[in-house]
Amino acid sequence: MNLMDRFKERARKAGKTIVLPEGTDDRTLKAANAAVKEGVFKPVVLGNPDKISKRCEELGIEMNFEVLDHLKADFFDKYAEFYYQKRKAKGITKEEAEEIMKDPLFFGAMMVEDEKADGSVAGALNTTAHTVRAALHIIGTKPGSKTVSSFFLMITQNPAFGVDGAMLFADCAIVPNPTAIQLAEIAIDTADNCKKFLEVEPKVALLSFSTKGSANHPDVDKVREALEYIKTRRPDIVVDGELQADAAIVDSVGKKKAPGSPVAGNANVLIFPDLDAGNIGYKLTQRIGNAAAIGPVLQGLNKPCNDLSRGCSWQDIVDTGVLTVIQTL
Ligand SMILES: CC(C)(COP(=O)(O)OP(=O)(O)OC[C@H]1O[C@@H](n2cnc3c(N)ncnc32)[C@H](O)[C@@H]1OP(=O)(O)O)[C@@H](O)C(=O)NCCC(=O)NCCS
Ligand SMILES: CC(=O)OP(=O)(O)O
Repeated sequence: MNLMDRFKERARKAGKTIVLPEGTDDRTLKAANAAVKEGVFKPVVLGNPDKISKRCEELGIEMNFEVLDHLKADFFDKYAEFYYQKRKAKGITKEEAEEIMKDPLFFGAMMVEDEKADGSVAGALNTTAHTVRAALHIIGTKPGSKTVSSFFLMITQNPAFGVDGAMLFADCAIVPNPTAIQLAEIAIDTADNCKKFLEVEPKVALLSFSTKGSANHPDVDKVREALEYIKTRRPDIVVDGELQADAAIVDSVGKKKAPGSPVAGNANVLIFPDLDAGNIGYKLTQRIGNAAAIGPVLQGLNKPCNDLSRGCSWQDIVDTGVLTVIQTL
């Protein structure tokens, strides 16, 4: 059984509800239909039931999932009031709170906050910034965490990498220019998610254009500082840096450039130094390397609200929904 099938098996047993706010998107409707057929989660799609029913007919799929017209929901006013109370100190008025709650992404995040859904998945139509803002404003960070970031589960074609080809890449979607402490927090959360998702000991590489002093630059200093912070805060994590990508994942190069490193050559978690590197790196691995890229799965939030790339397929939406279920376990 491959990794995704194993996740699906776990998700089936969990019986969780996932809200899919983008009911005007065909891929979302196909994903909801498939999630029900596969029994991996119970989707609640936000939108107008008549329009969605008509669109499902046109697409040749059964509307076998729940549709919620959030604009007519009994709890709409309660959610608008919650948002107003939470954001009034930031200058939001009651009228603005009502307008914002009409946005299905904000309403979906509210359903997760209110435990009407176990998690949400959106971003097929909306940008990451918009999707993440809804989660930041409504769900917020988990206790003890200051940084919301994300990871991609990358399932590569080469079983020599990571765990049978599967690795975690972070952060590829959220924090544009992390400080050393933010970089460390991204690495710690991703290491914990490696344990949760891949069920192996994480080996975390802090990536750079330098390996162990081969170059000197303030950007390299930031990575070294992050390493020291992780070692102090979480001495249990197997981590090393700064490492170039080849030294991190190719055994022979790792041995040459970073002899004695506990990570070099066999990293299963790659931490990129900034969002330029992370976003470009995952998309090249996905498109040139033919890897499956599932996510971005958000981490550091108090409850699971996940994003998608606008370039996603309906299968990616199902897979991200499945990962969202795993997050709740
Ligand atoms: C994530 C992002 C939208 C946050 O932007 P922002 O302008 O800070 O958003 P807001 O001002 O609405 O932030 C809401 C709150 O969350 C906080 N916040 C912002 N980013 C945060 C993060 N990564 N972790 C924790 N809190 C964060 C803000 O400080 C703010 O706090 P406040 O309400 O107490 O003032 C922004 O960093 C971004 O656009 N990132 C890049 C996304 C992207 O385009 N990725 C590439 C494609 S995937
Ligand atoms: C994660 C990501 O890059 O999202 P998008 O492709 O929608 O910008």
